[in-house]
Amino acid sequence: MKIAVIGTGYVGLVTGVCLSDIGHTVICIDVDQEKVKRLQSGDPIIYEPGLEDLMKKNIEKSRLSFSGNHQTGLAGAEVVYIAVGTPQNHDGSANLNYIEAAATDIAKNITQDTVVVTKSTVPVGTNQHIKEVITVNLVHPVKVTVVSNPEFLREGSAIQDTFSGDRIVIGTDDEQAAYIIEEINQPFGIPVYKTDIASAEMIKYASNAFLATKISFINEIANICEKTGANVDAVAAGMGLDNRIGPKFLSAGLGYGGSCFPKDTNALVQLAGNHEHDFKLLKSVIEVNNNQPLHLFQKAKQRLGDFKGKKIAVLGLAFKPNTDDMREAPSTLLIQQLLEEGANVTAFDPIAIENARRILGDGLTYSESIDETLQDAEATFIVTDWEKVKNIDLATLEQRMKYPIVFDGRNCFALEAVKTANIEYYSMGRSDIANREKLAVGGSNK
Ligand SMILES: NC(=O)c1ccc[n+]([C@@H]2O[C@H](COP(=O)([O-])OP(=O)(O)OC[C@H]3O[C@@H](n4cnc5c(N)ncnc54)[C@H](O)[C@@H]3O)[C@@H](O)[C@H]2O)c1
Ligand SMILES: O=c1ccn([C@@H]2O[C@H](COP(=O)(O)OP(=O)(O)O[C@H]3O[C@H](CO)[C@@H](O)[C@H](O)[C@H]3O)[C@@H](O)[C@H]2O)c(=O)[nH]1
Repeated sequence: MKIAVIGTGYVGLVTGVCLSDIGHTVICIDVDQEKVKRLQSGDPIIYEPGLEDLMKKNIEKSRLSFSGNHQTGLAGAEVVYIAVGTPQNHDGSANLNYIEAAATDIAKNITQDTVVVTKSTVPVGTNQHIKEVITVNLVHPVKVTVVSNPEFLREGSAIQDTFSGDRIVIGTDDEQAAYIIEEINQPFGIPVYKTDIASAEMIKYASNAFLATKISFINEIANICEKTGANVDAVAAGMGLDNRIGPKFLSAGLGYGGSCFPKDTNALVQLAGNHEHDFKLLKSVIEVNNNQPLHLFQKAKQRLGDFKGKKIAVLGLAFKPNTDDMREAPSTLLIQQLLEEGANVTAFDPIAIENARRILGDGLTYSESIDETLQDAEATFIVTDWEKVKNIDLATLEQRMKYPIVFDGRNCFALEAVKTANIEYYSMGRSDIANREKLAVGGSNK
Protein backbone atom coordinates (compact mmCIF):
# COMPACT_ATOMS: atom_id res chain seq x y z
CA MET A 1 0.00 0.00 0.00
CA LYS A 2 1.31 3.47 -0.86
CA ILE A 3 0.93 5.70 2.17
CA ALA A 4 1.67 9.38 2.89
CA VAL A 5 1.99 10.74 6.43
CA ILE A 6 1.56 14.48 7.01
CA GLY A 7 3.60 15.70 10.01
CA THR A 8 6.82 14.07 11.23
CA GLY A 9 6.66 14.67 14.98
CA TYR A 10 6.56 11.86 17.55
CA VAL A 11 3.40 10.36 16.08
CA GLY A 12 3.93 10.95 12.35
CA LEU A 13 7.54 9.76 12.32
CA VAL A 14 6.92 6.67 14.44
CA THR A 15 3.81 5.81 12.41
CA GLY A 16 5.67 6.27 9.13
CA VAL A 17 8.67 4.24 10.23
CA CYS A 18 6.58 1.37 11.64
CA LEU A 19 4.22 1.20 8.65
CA SER A 20 7.25 1.02 6.34
CA ASP A 21 8.75 -1.71 8.51
CA ILE A 22 5.70 -3.94 8.01
CA GLY A 23 6.11 -3.59 4.24
CA HIS A 24 4.24 -0.48 3.10
CA THR A 25 5.78 2.23 0.94
CA VAL A 26 5.65 5.36 3.06
CA ILE A 27 6.50 8.98 2.41
CA CYS A 28 6.49 11.37 5.37
CA ILE A 29 5.83 15.04 4.65
CA ASP A 30 6.67 18.04 6.80
CA VAL A 31 6.53 21.80 6.30
CA ASP A 32 9.74 22.23 8.28
CA GLN A 33 12.35 21.94 5.51
CA GLU A 34 15.28 21.76 7.93
CA LYS A 35 13.65 18.82 9.69
CA VAL A 36 13.03 17.08 6.36
CA LYS A 37 16.71 17.41 5.41
CA ARG A 38 17.81 15.84 8.69
CA LEU A 39 15.24 13.06 8.40
CA GLN A 40 16.39 12.30 4.85
CA SER A 41 19.91 11.86 6.20
CA GLY A 42 18.68 9.27 8.73
CA ASP A 43 18.59 11.57 11.79
CA PRO A 44 15.29 11.03 13.67
CA ILE A 45 15.74 14.35 15.54
CA ILE A 46 13.71 13.17 18.55
CA TYR A 47 15.03 10.66 21.07
CA GLU A 48 12.97 7.47 20.99
CA PRO A 49 14.46 4.04 21.78
CA GLY A 50 14.86 1.91 18.63
CA LEU A 51 13.62 4.60 16.24
CA GLU A 52 16.89 5.51 14.54
CA ASP A 53 17.84 1.93 13.60
CA LEU A 54 14.38 1.11 12.28
CA MET A 55 14.28 4.35 10.32
CA LYS A 56 17.68 3.80 8.69
CA LYS A 57 16.82 0.18 7.86
CA ASN A 58 13.67 1.18 5.98
CA ILE A 59 15.28 4.14 4.20
CA GLU A 60 17.93 1.71 2.92
CA LYS A 61 15.22 -0.70 1.74
CA SER A 62 13.63 2.24 -0.15
CA ARG A 63 10.33 1.77 1.68
CA LEU A 64 10.63 5.03 3.62
CA SER A 65 11.28 8.52 2.32
CA PHE A 66 10.71 12.15 3.32
CA SER A 67 9.52 15.23 1.50
CA GLY A 68 9.03 18.90 2.23
CA ASN A 69 6.61 19.22 -0.64
CA HIS A 70 2.96 18.17 -0.44
CA GLN A 71 2.54 17.80 -4.18
CA THR A 72 5.44 15.34 -4.44
CA GLY A 73 4.59 13.62 -1.18
CA LEU A 74 0.90 13.09 -1.88
CA ALA A 75 1.30 11.97 -5.50
CA GLY A 76 -0.09 8.45 -5.88
CA ALA A 77 -0.86 7.97 -2.17
CA GLU A 78 -3.86 5.69 -1.61
CA VAL A 79 -4.02 6.47 2.10
CA VAL A 80 -2.98 9.73 3.78
CA TYR A 81 -2.41 9.94 7.53
CA ILE A 82 -2.74 13.29 9.30
CA ALA A 83 -0.33 13.49 12.27
CA VAL A 84 0.13 17.23 12.77
CA GLY A 85 0.05 18.89 16.19
CA THR A 86 -3.15 19.96 17.97
CA PRO A 87 -1.71 22.25 20.64
CA GLN A 88 -3.66 24.06 23.31
CA ASN A 89 -5.32 27.42 22.70
CA HIS A 90 -5.25 30.02 25.51
CA ASP A 91 -8.70 28.89 26.69
CA GLY A 92 -7.57 25.24 26.84
CA SER A 93 -9.38 24.16 23.67
CA ALA A 94 -7.56 22.28 20.88
CA ASN A 95 -6.01 24.46 18.19
CA LEU A 96 -7.05 23.01 14.84
CA ASN A 97 -5.09 25.37 12.58
CA TYR A 98 -2.53 22.71 11.61
CA ILE A 99 -5.29 20.19 10.97
CA GLU A 100 -7.12 22.60 8.66
CA ALA A 101 -3.88 23.43 6.83
CA ALA A 102 -3.15 19.71 6.36
CA ALA A 103 -6.70 19.09 5.08
CA THR A 104 -6.29 21.93 2.58
CA ASP A 105 -2.89 20.54 1.50
CA ILE A 106 -4.56 17.18 0.86
CA ALA A 107 -7.44 18.71 -1.11
CA LYS A 108 -5.13 20.65 -3.37
CA ASN A 109 -2.75 17.81 -4.15
CA ILE A 110 -4.54 14.46 -4.33
CA THR A 111 -5.28 13.16 -7.80
CA GLN A 112 -7.00 9.84 -6.99
CA ASP A 113 -9.58 8.42 -4.56
CA THR A 114 -8.04 8.65 -1.08
CA VAL A 115 -8.68 7.46 2.44
CA VAL A 116 -7.71 10.22 4.89
CA VAL A 117 -6.83 8.89 8.34
CA THR A 118 -6.63 11.22 11.35
CA LYS A 119 -4.01 10.13 13.89
CA SER A 120 -3.84 13.52 15.59
CA THR A 121 -5.90 13.88 18.76
CA VAL A 122 -8.92 15.96 17.76
CA PRO A 123 -12.21 16.92 19.45
CA VAL A 124 -15.43 15.19 18.46
CA GLY A 125 -16.69 16.59 15.16
CA THR A 126 -13.23 17.41 13.75
CA ASN A 127 -13.10 14.55 11.24
CA GLN A 128 -16.41 15.74 9.87
CA HIS A 129 -14.87 19.22 9.59
CA ILE A 130 -11.77 17.77 7.88
CA LYS A 131 -14.03 16.14 5.29
CA GLU A 132 -15.80 19.46 4.66
CA VAL A 133 -12.51 21.39 4.31
CA ILE A 134 -11.20 18.82 1.85
CA THR A 135 -14.45 18.73 -0.15
CA VAL A 136 -14.58 22.52 -0.45
CA ASN A 137 -10.94 22.79 -1.58
CA LEU A 138 -10.68 19.72 -3.84
CA VAL A 139 -8.92 20.43 -7.12
CA HIS A 140 -9.53 17.06 -8.79
CA PRO A 141 -12.92 15.28 -8.74
CA VAL A 142 -11.91 12.34 -6.52
CA LYS A 143 -13.65 10.51 -3.68
CA VAL A 144 -12.35 11.16 -0.16
CA THR A 145 -13.27 9.04 2.83
CA VAL A 146 -12.35 10.06 6.36
CA VAL A 147 -11.29 7.67 9.14
CA SER A 148 -10.56 8.49 12.78
CA ASN A 149 -7.65 6.33 13.96
CA PRO A 150 -6.47 7.82 17.26
CA GLU A 151 -2.95 7.09 18.44
CA PHE A 152 -2.20 5.61 21.87
CA LEU A 153 1.61 5.36 21.82
CA ARG A 154 3.62 6.64 24.78
CA GLU A 155 6.81 8.59 24.38
CA GLY A 156 9.83 6.59 25.42
CA SER A 157 8.24 3.32 24.29
CA ALA A 158 6.63 4.48 21.05
CA ILE A 159 8.04 1.76 18.79
CA GLN A 160 7.18 -1.01 21.22
CA ASP A 161 3.67 0.43 21.67
CA THR A 162 3.11 0.58 17.91
CA PHE A 163 4.09 -3.05 17.45
CA SER A 164 2.25 -4.36 20.49
CA GLY A 165 -0.48 -1.88 21.47
CA ASP A 166 -3.64 -3.03 23.22
CA ARG A 167 -6.00 -1.98 20.41
CA ILE A 168 -6.31 -0.14 17.13
CA VAL A 169 -9.42 2.03 17.01
CA ILE A 170 -10.95 2.60 13.59
CA GLY A 171 -13.81 5.08 13.43
CA THR A 172 -15.61 5.55 10.11
CA ASP A 173 -19.01 5.25 8.46
CA ASP A 174 -17.48 3.69 5.35
CA GLU A 175 -17.04 -0.09 5.46
CA GLN A 176 -14.55 -0.20 2.59
CA ALA A 177 -12.32 2.44 4.26
CA ALA A 178 -12.48 0.53 7.56
CA TYR A 179 -11.41 -2.61 5.71
CA ILE A 180 -8.46 -0.82 4.06
CA ILE A 181 -7.16 0.54 7.38
CA GLU A 182 -7.62 -2.83 9.07
CA GLU A 183 -5.64 -4.50 6.24
CA ILE A 184 -2.84 -1.92 6.50
CA ASN A 185 -2.46 -2.67 10.21
CA GLN A 186 -3.01 -6.43 9.97
CA PRO A 187 0.74 -7.33 10.22
CA PHE A 188 0.90 -5.69 13.66
CA GLY A 189 -1.49 -8.41 14.91
CA ILE A 190 -3.18 -5.99 17.32
CA PRO A 191 -6.93 -6.31 18.08
CA VAL A 192 -9.02 -3.85 16.06
CA TYR A 193 -12.02 -2.02 17.49
CA LYS A 194 -14.33 -0.52 14.86
CA THR A 195 -16.81 2.19 15.68
CA ASP A 196 -18.34 5.42 14.38
CA ILE A 197 -16.18 8.53 13.90
CA ALA A 198 -17.47 10.55 16.88
CA SER A 199 -16.98 7.65 19.31
CA ALA A 200 -13.45 7.01 18.03
CA GLU A 201 -12.58 10.68 18.56
CA MET A 202 -14.03 10.53 22.09
CA ILE A 203 -12.25 7.23 22.95
CA LYS A 204 -8.91 9.06 22.69
CA TYR A 205 -9.86 11.92 25.01
CA ALA A 206 -11.70 9.67 27.43
CA SER A 207 -8.72 7.29 27.64
CA ASN A 208 -6.25 10.07 28.40
CA ALA A 209 -8.64 11.73 30.86
CA PHE A 210 -9.20 8.42 32.64
CA LEU A 211 -5.46 7.73 32.97
CA ALA A 212 -4.91 11.29 34.22
CA THR A 213 -7.72 10.72 36.73
CA LYS A 214 -5.99 7.58 38.03
CA ILE A 215 -2.79 9.58 38.56
CA SER A 216 -4.48 12.50 40.35
CA PHE A 217 -6.52 10.05 42.41
CA ILE A 218 -3.45 8.22 43.70
CA ASN A 219 -1.71 11.56 44.30
CA GLU A 220 -4.61 12.68 46.47
CA ILE A 221 -4.43 9.36 48.33
CA ALA A 222 -0.67 9.95 48.73
CA ASN A 223 -1.29 13.36 50.24
CA ILE A 224 -3.71 11.80 52.74
CA CYS A 225 -1.25 8.94 53.42
CA GLU A 226 1.35 11.51 54.43
CA LYS A 227 -1.01 12.87 57.04
CA THR A 228 -2.21 9.51 58.34
CA GLY A 229 0.97 7.43 58.35
CA ALA A 230 -0.07 5.03 55.57
CA ASN A 231 2.33 4.18 52.73
CA VAL A 232 0.94 5.02 49.28
CA ASP A 233 3.09 2.40 47.53
CA ALA A 234 1.61 -0.30 49.71
CA VAL A 235 -1.87 1.15 49.19
CA ALA A 236 -1.43 1.21 45.38
CA ALA A 237 -0.07 -2.34 45.37
CA GLY A 238 -3.01 -3.55 47.44
CA MET A 239 -5.53 -1.71 45.28
CA GLY A 240 -3.90 -2.93 42.07
CA LEU A 241 -4.43 -6.58 43.03
CA ASP A 242 -8.12 -6.02 42.32
CA ASN A 243 -8.53 -6.85 38.61
CA ARG A 244 -11.19 -4.19 38.29
CA ILE A 245 -8.64 -1.56 39.31
CA GLY A 246 -5.33 -2.94 37.99
CA PRO A 247 -1.82 -1.95 39.12
CA LYS A 248 -0.93 0.48 36.30
CA PHE A 249 -0.97 4.28 36.50
CA LEU A 250 -1.07 4.24 40.27
CA SER A 251 2.42 5.61 40.85
CA ALA A 252 2.18 8.63 43.11
CA GLY A 253 4.55 11.47 42.35
CA LEU A 254 4.89 14.98 41.02
CA GLY A 255 1.92 14.50 38.70
CA TYR A 256 1.57 14.03 34.98
CA GLY A 257 3.29 16.16 32.36
CA GLY A 258 4.08 15.71 28.70
CA SER A 259 2.59 16.77 25.41
CA CYS A 260 -0.71 14.96 25.86
CA PHE A 261 -2.39 14.60 29.29
CA PRO A 262 -2.24 18.31 30.23
CA LYS A 263 -3.55 19.58 26.90
CA ASP A 264 -6.03 16.76 26.29
CA THR A 265 -7.65 17.03 29.72
CA ASN A 266 -8.04 20.79 29.18
CA ALA A 267 -9.46 20.22 25.70
CA LEU A 268 -12.02 17.75 27.03
CA VAL A 269 -13.14 20.20 29.72
CA GLN A 270 -13.59 22.80 26.96
CA LEU A 271 -15.40 20.36 24.66
CA ALA A 272 -17.79 19.47 27.50
CA GLY A 273 -18.30 23.17 28.22
CA ASN A 274 -19.12 23.84 24.58
CA HIS A 275 -21.98 21.40 25.05
CA GLU A 276 -23.11 22.98 28.31
CA HIS A 277 -21.65 20.24 30.47
CA ASP A 278 -19.52 21.24 33.42
CA PHE A 279 -16.94 18.42 33.69
CA LYS A 280 -16.31 18.95 37.42
CA LEU A 281 -14.42 15.69 37.98
CA LEU A 282 -11.87 16.41 35.27
CA LYS A 283 -11.43 20.01 36.43
CA SER A 284 -10.45 18.66 39.86
CA VAL A 285 -8.05 16.16 38.29
CA ILE A 286 -6.30 19.07 36.57
CA GLU A 287 -6.22 21.18 39.73
CA VAL A 288 -4.75 18.34 41.79
CA ASN A 289 -2.09 17.82 39.11
CA ASN A 290 -1.15 21.49 38.99
CA ASN A 291 -0.55 21.45 42.75
CA GLN A 292 1.59 18.29 42.95
CA PRO A 293 5.04 19.79 42.15
CA LEU A 294 4.33 22.65 44.57
CA HIS A 295 3.39 20.16 47.28
CA LEU A 296 6.96 18.80 47.30
CA PHE A 297 8.38 22.30 47.03
CA GLN A 298 6.43 23.40 50.12
CA LYS A 299 7.64 20.36 52.02
CA ALA A 300 11.22 21.30 51.18
CA LYS A 301 10.69 24.93 52.08
CA GLN A 302 9.31 23.95 55.44
CA ARG A 303 12.35 21.77 56.07
CA LEU A 304 15.04 24.11 54.77
CA GLY A 305 13.57 27.42 55.80
CA ASP A 306 14.64 29.16 52.63
CA PHE A 307 16.61 28.44 49.48
CA LYS A 308 18.59 31.65 49.21
CA GLY A 309 22.15 30.99 48.00
CA LYS A 310 21.84 27.24 48.60
CA LYS A 311 23.04 24.77 46.01
CA ILE A 312 20.02 22.63 45.14
CA ALA A 313 20.45 19.54 42.96
CA VAL A 314 17.63 18.48 40.64
CA LEU A 315 17.79 14.96 39.23
CA GLY A 316 15.80 14.69 35.99
CA LEU A 317 14.34 17.31 33.69
CA ALA A 318 12.33 15.39 31.06
CA PHE A 319 8.62 14.86 31.83
CA LYS A 320 9.29 11.13 32.14
CA PRO A 321 12.23 8.75 31.57
CA ASN A 322 13.45 7.67 28.11
CA THR A 323 12.44 10.85 26.36
CA ASP A 324 14.02 14.25 25.76
CA ASP A 325 10.56 15.86 25.69
CA MET A 326 10.23 18.79 28.09
CA ARG A 327 6.65 19.75 27.20
CA GLU A 328 4.75 20.43 30.45
CA ALA A 329 7.50 18.73 32.48
CA PRO A 330 6.92 19.09 36.26
CA SER A 331 10.64 19.98 36.56
CA THR A 332 9.89 23.33 34.90
CA LEU A 333 7.50 24.58 37.56
CA LEU A 334 9.67 23.28 40.39
CA ILE A 335 12.89 24.82 39.06
CA GLN A 336 11.23 28.15 38.29
CA GLN A 337 10.00 28.24 41.87
CA LEU A 338 13.47 27.37 43.26
CA LEU A 339 15.12 30.07 41.14
CA GLU A 340 12.53 32.63 42.22
CA GLU A 341 13.45 31.88 45.84
CA GLY A 342 17.15 32.44 45.18
CA ALA A 343 18.44 28.86 44.97
CA ASN A 344 21.56 27.97 42.96
CA VAL A 345 20.13 25.11 40.94
CA THR A 346 22.20 22.41 39.24
CA ALA A 347 20.09 20.00 37.20
CA PHE A 348 20.95 16.60 35.78
CA ASP A 349 19.36 14.92 32.78
CA PRO A 350 20.94 12.37 30.43
CA ILE A 351 19.28 13.70 27.25
CA ALA A 352 16.82 16.54 27.82
CA ILE A 353 19.26 19.37 28.59
CA GLU A 354 19.14 20.95 25.14
CA ASN A 355 15.32 21.12 25.21
CA ALA A 356 15.30 22.19 28.86
CA ARG A 357 17.62 25.11 28.17
CA ARG A 358 15.16 26.44 25.60
CA ILE A 359 12.46 26.63 28.29
CA LEU A 360 14.42 27.35 31.48
CA GLY A 361 17.22 29.49 30.05
CA ASP A 362 20.69 29.89 31.53
CA GLY A 363 19.77 30.81 35.11
CA LEU A 364 20.81 27.36 36.32
CA THR A 365 23.67 24.92 35.78
CA TYR A 366 23.03 21.86 33.61
CA SER A 367 24.97 18.64 34.02
CA GLU A 368 25.04 15.20 32.46
CA SER A 369 26.78 13.83 35.53
CA ILE A 370 24.88 12.80 38.66
CA ASP A 371 28.01 13.02 40.81
CA GLU A 372 28.75 16.56 39.67
CA THR A 373 25.11 17.57 40.26
CA LEU A 374 25.13 16.19 43.80
CA GLN A 375 28.52 17.62 44.74
CA ASP A 376 28.16 19.94 47.77
CA ALA A 377 24.38 20.24 47.31
CA GLU A 378 22.37 21.26 50.35
CA ALA A 379 19.30 19.38 49.14
CA THR A 380 18.35 17.18 46.18
CA PHE A 381 15.03 16.95 44.36
CA ILE A 382 14.33 13.79 42.38
CA VAL A 383 12.01 14.76 39.55
CA THR A 384 12.33 12.13 36.79
CA ASP A 385 12.66 8.42 37.55
CA TRP A 386 15.46 7.67 35.08
CA GLU A 387 17.06 4.22 35.60
CA LYS A 388 20.33 6.04 36.33
CA VAL A 389 18.63 7.92 39.15
CA LYS A 390 16.90 4.84 40.54
CA ASN A 391 20.26 3.05 40.55
CA ILE A 392 22.10 5.69 42.59
CA ASP A 393 23.98 4.12 45.46
CA LEU A 394 22.44 5.85 48.49
CA ALA A 395 25.89 6.14 50.06
CA THR A 396 26.83 8.52 47.21
CA LEU A 397 24.23 11.00 48.42
CA GLU A 398 25.88 11.18 51.79
CA GLN A 399 29.39 11.28 50.35
CA ARG A 400 28.78 13.97 47.72
CA MET A 401 26.19 16.27 49.22
CA LYS A 402 26.93 18.95 51.79
CA TYR A 403 23.76 17.98 53.62
CA PRO A 404 22.16 14.76 52.32
CA ILE A 405 18.54 15.89 52.39
CA VAL A 406 16.54 14.31 49.59
CA PHE A 407 13.06 15.23 48.32
CA ASP A 408 12.07 12.33 46.10
CA GLY A 409 9.16 13.25 43.83
CA ARG A 410 9.04 9.80 42.22
CA ASN A 411 9.46 7.40 45.15
CA CYS A 412 12.59 5.93 43.56
CA PHE A 413 13.85 4.19 46.69
CA ALA A 414 12.31 1.64 49.02
CA LEU A 415 11.95 3.02 52.53
CA GLU A 416 13.69 -0.08 53.91
CA ALA A 417 16.81 0.75 51.87
CA VAL A 418 16.70 4.40 52.87
CA LYS A 419 16.49 3.46 56.54
CA THR A 420 19.95 1.87 56.32
CA ALA A 421 21.47 4.92 54.62
CA ASN A 422 22.74 7.98 56.34
CA ILE A 423 20.40 10.45 54.67
CA GLU A 424 17.30 12.46 55.40
CA TYR A 425 14.55 11.50 53.00
CA TYR A 426 11.15 12.89 52.08
CA SER A 427 9.02 11.21 49.40
CA MET A 428 5.44 11.23 48.15
CA GLY A 429 2.76 9.63 50.32
CA ARG A 430 5.22 7.85 52.61
CA SER A 431 6.78 8.49 56.00
CA ASP A 432 9.68 10.91 56.26
CA ILE A 433 13.00 9.38 57.24
CA ALA A 434 15.52 11.45 59.15
CA ASN A 435 18.48 9.23 60.00
CA ARG A 436 21.08 11.83 60.79
CA GLU A 437 21.17 13.81 63.93
CA LYS A 438 23.88 16.03 62.52
CA LEU A 439 21.44 17.19 59.85
CA ALA A 440 19.91 19.46 62.40
CA VAL A 441 23.05 21.51 61.94
CA GLY A 442 23.97 23.25 58.68
CA GLY A 443 21.46 23.48 55.84
CA SER A 444 18.43 23.28 58.05
CA ASN A 445 16.46 25.70 60.15
CA LYS A 446 14.77 22.87 61.97
N1 LIG B 1 3.44 12.87 21.24
C1 LIG B 1 2.74 11.80 21.58
O1 LIG B 1 3.20 10.97 22.34
C2 LIG B 1 1.35 11.59 21.05
C3 LIG B 1 0.70 10.35 21.26
C4 LIG B 1 -0.59 10.17 20.78
C5 LIG B 1 -1.23 11.18 20.08
N2 LIG B 1 -0.59 12.38 19.90
C6 LIG B 1 -1.27 13.42 19.10
O2 LIG B 1 -0.71 13.36 17.77
C7 LIG B 1 -0.62 14.69 17.22
C8 LIG B 1 0.82 15.00 16.82
O3 LIG B 1 1.59 15.04 18.00
P1 LIG B 1 3.19 15.12 17.95
O4 LIG B 1 3.66 15.11 19.34
O5 LIG B 1 3.68 14.10 16.98
O6 LIG B 1 3.35 16.58 17.29
P2 LIG B 1 4.67 17.40 16.96
O7 LIG B 1 4.36 18.80 17.28
O8 LIG B 1 5.85 16.71 17.56
O9 LIG B 1 4.82 17.27 15.37
C9 LIG B 1 3.92 17.80 14.42
C10 LIG B 1 4.65 17.98 13.09
O10 LIG B 1 3.71 18.37 12.09
C11 LIG B 1 4.34 19.29 11.20
N3 LIG B 1 3.30 20.01 10.44
C12 LIG B 1 2.43 20.95 10.88
N4 LIG B 1 1.59 21.32 9.89
C13 LIG B 1 1.93 20.61 8.79
C14 LIG B 1 1.43 20.52 7.46
N5 LIG B 1 0.41 21.25 7.02
N6 LIG B 1 2.04 19.68 6.60
C15 LIG B 1 3.10 18.93 6.99
N7 LIG B 1 3.59 18.95 8.24
C16 LIG B 1 3.02 19.78 9.13
C17 LIG B 1 5.19 20.14 12.13
O11 LIG B 1 6.21 20.82 11.43
C18 LIG B 1 5.73 19.07 13.10
O12 LIG B 1 6.95 18.53 12.64
C19 LIG B 1 -1.22 15.62 18.27
O13 LIG B 1 -2.59 15.77 18.00
C20 LIG B 1 -1.04 14.84 19.57
O14 LIG B 1 -1.99 15.20 20.54
C21 LIG B 1 0.69 12.60 20.35
O1 LIG C 1 1.44 5.98 37.45
C1 LIG C 1 1.82 6.96 36.80
C2 LIG C 1 1.98 6.94 35.39
C3 LIG C 1 2.40 8.10 34.74
N1 LIG C 1 2.68 9.22 35.43
C4 LIG C 1 3.09 10.46 34.72
O2 LIG C 1 2.16 10.70 33.67
C5 LIG C 1 2.79 11.34 32.57
C6 LIG C 1 2.45 10.64 31.26
O3 LIG C 1 3.07 9.38 31.23
P1 LIG C 1 2.81 8.32 30.05
O4 LIG C 1 1.37 8.09 29.90
O5 LIG C 1 3.66 7.15 30.29
O6 LIG C 1 3.42 9.13 28.80
P2 LIG C 1 2.87 9.84 27.49
O7 LIG C 1 3.92 9.63 26.46
O8 LIG C 1 2.43 11.21 27.81
O9 LIG C 1 1.59 8.97 27.00
C7 LIG C 1 0.24 9.33 27.26
O10 LIG C 1 -0.22 10.29 26.32
C8 LIG C 1 -0.14 9.84 24.95
C9 LIG C 1 -0.57 11.00 24.07
O11 LIG C 1 -1.95 11.13 23.96
C10 LIG C 1 -1.03 8.62 24.78
O12 LIG C 1 -0.96 8.19 23.42
C11 LIG C 1 -0.59 7.51 25.72
O13 LIG C 1 -1.46 6.40 25.59
C12 LIG C 1 -0.62 8.06 27.15
O14 LIG C 1 -0.13 7.07 28.07
C13 LIG C 1 4.29 11.37 32.91
O15 LIG C 1 4.61 12.66 33.39
C14 LIG C 1 4.44 10.34 34.02
O16 LIG C 1 5.50 10.65 34.90
C15 LIG C 1 2.54 9.26 36.83
O17 LIG C 1 2.77 10.28 37.47
N2 LIG C 1 2.12 8.11 37.46
